[in-house]
Amino acid sequence: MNAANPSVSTTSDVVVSARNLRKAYKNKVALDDTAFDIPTGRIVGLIGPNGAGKTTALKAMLGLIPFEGRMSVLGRDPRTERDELMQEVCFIADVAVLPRWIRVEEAIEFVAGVHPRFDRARCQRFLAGTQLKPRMRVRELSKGMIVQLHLALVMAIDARLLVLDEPTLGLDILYRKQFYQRLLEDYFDENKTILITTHQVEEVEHILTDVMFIRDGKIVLNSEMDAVGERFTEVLVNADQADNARALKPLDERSLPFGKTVMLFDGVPRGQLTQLGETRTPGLADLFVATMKGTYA
Ligand SMILES: Nc1ncnc2c1ncn2[C@@H]1O[C@H](COP(=O)(O)OP(=O)(O)OP(=O)(O)O)[C@@H](O)[C@H]1O
Repeated sequence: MNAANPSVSTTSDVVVSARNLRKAYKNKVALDDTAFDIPTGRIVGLIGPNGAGKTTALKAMLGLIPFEGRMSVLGRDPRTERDELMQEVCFIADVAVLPRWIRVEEAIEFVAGVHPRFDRARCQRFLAGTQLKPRMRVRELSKGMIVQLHLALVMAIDARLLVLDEPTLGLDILYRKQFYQRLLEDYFDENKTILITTHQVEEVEHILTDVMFIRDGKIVLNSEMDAVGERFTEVLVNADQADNARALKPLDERSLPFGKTVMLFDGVPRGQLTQLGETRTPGLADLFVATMKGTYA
């Protein structure tokens, strides 16, 4: 416990702890009295619709914007201890900025020179799976290749907290899959924590250990992925069971051909649902759509 921040968690097994977090822009409340903890050694997906407050939450953690409330990142307050924090945190913004004139090899030299935890060999391993060559200049690269370079540079930094804001925007599906696989196999270990925001939920769900849904500046679901599977069930309901199923108050339902309906239940024991039809654990995308219903109403 930290005397100045009585209720945020500053123990070493919690990487990020936020309480009463609030950020208001001129006409918009982007974070609305929200709270969450992110433990060490997790891969957390921060998922939300456009404008939900994801980037704002990340910027607050990284000390890039002023905000109200309490926040501890690796035991530090990002507003007053940003420089120290940046020694241990690595951040990939959704807009990768690299000077157009720089060569790939020069970019590597530059990061090696400024970052003590940069591992050149690891960076080169990441680049080996791309078409990037050491002598190429950024202005000769396609958009996706620039992102590949940026990711290789950042993933070669041994940081305790890696923050990825839409890391695979503009990348083709082959590279996206490879990137997430590498992130899991080559980067992640139990001492590191990765926080990812993305709209491509299906691509990350298999690597996440935890998920947070954010809506209108509030965390509306914060759960381990295993617990999601225990709490939520999707049922392919037969037509003759539809009324019985509705009586159990599904979170959402959608029709399929031949009179079948898929219903999503929260907290109803699976044993009770099997008599209504085939049951399965919902994908994160379906759970997200059900939870966010009415967002654009
Ligand atoms: N600099 C700013 N000035 C004014 N309003 C802002 C500013 N930055 C963000 N906002 C507003 O705050 C809200 C949250 O924005 P934020 O960028 O955090 O959303 P997001 O969840 O990252 O969205 P997206 O998925 O579209 O990237 C939005 O309504 C946005 O218009």
